Amino acid sequence: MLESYPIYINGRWLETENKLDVVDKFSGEVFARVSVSGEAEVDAAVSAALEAFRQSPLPPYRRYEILAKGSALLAERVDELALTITREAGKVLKDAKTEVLRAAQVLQIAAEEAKRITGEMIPVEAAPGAENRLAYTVRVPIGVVCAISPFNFPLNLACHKVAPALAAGNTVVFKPSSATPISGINICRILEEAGLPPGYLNLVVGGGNEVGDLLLRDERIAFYSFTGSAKVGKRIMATVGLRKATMELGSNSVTIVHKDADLEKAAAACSRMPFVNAGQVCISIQRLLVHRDIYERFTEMLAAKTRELVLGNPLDADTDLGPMISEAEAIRAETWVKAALAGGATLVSGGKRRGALFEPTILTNVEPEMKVVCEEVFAPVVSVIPYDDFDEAVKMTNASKYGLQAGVFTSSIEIANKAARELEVGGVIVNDTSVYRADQTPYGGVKESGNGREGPKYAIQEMTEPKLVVFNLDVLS
Ligand SMILES: NC(=O)C1=CN([C@@H]2O[C@H](COP(=O)(O)OP(=O)(O)OC[C@H]3O[C@@H](n4cnc5c(N)ncnc54)[C@H](O)[C@@H]3O)[C@@H](O)[C@H]2O)C=CC1
Ligand SMILES: O=C(O)[C@H](O)CS(=O)(=O)O
Repeated sequence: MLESYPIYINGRWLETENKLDVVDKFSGEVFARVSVSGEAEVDAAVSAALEAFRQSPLPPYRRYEILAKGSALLAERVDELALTITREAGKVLKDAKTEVLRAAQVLQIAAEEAKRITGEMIPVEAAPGAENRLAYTVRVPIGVVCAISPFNFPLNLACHKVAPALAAGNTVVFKPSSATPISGINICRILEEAGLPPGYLNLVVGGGNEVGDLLLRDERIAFYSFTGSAKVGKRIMATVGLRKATMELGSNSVTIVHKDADLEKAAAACSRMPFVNAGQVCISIQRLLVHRDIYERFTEMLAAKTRELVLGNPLDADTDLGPMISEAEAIRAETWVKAALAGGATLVSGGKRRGALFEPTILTNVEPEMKVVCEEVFAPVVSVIPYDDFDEAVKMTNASKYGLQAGVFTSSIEIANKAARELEVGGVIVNDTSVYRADQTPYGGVKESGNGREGPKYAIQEMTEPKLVVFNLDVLS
């Protein structure tokens, strides 16, 4: 008997006629069925969120208590929540556990931020004629937030949207990826158990073109918090008009290894990070730029370490990377690698596919116009590219249409500073890879990597409006 999961609207768990199968991404077995939302359910979810927002805003201390309790519940249930992530997303169990613990952190940080939302004093009296005025801003919640999340971090990226939205005093309609809906359902269950009253968080499930589109067209929604592909991000921006949105989109991130770097440390990090979650991480190292003086040696070190990685069942303790989200996605990655090889690239390791399992793959002799270089590969594939001087590495990084994060390994403060100043990305990580992220940091990109920032403190800024208040003290006195 398959486990059946309902949707969640106005504090009620609802079964619908239409069901979605959830597949174990390693075995291919259908292990659960989830109710799909139609037009009526989307309408009811938005109505419930709007009603809760207008009728009974939660005071900050209650938001704190609920999110902090939610954080504790996540941490207590790490094993069961991680198992769900492994089954529905194919992520190796040890990384799935890390994801759950990070999600607990996100809720805790958001809880703390709920108590610190402030406006500012405005020195209006500095303007001639305004000597007897007093002005300040208060940050007010924006209204109903629509959270739309991708498959690759189904719990943590959902928490990065839902937790700051609630912390800011908003209410939420949440649509998880259809490939990984159960982690989204789990976060609703946990927040309900933590004391979140009906209507504040509502969950709808369904395809992007159906349920997603209904959400985009509902004018009662004030804000869209989206993580996913640039293609869908552009569509959202084109549809929502003047309403606000943050877009966390894709990338073909660079990590640079300069000639003065600690090569052992750089090789250890760069041999694992392009392959975490089978490369399905938006800040994954896709282009590894290596100074020509150390290029051959570094590529050999990288290849030797990469060959030690274990590809297989994500439930096994010694597996380093599991399946991609679907066989279709693995076939797409394989096609891109084959096209690069046909165009003159060299296969250093990997390259083979078995179903949705794709070997950790290193390419050299690639060209800028190859898809594995200029598009987001979102697969366990890294291209190692030589450069002669650091300016060239900066130029290659900035030639991308994306700009999410970049890493640079160097022992030179001058090079590190140049990277920090000149790389056109949302974050520069010195002596670590582009994949570094701590959940309290501002996180987001430039160019086609999106707009706005996540990280609870920064997401709360995005999801609140500064309302100006001016007192004319002449009249009051
Ligand atoms: N910058 C960041 O923080 C991150 C970005 N990503 C990006 O996400 C992508 C991979 O995730 P996917 O789930 O395949 O992305 P996707 O863009 O296909 O889907 C993301 C979400 O959007 C929904 N959606 C699809 N079409 C829609 C529409 N017309 N209207 C409204 N919603 C719609 C999907 O159902 C899903 O919930 C990659 O491009 C990756 O780089 C992933 C994680 C983090
Ligand atoms: O880069 C991504 O895909 C996500 O932002 C990963 S993480 O922040 O959850 O590590």
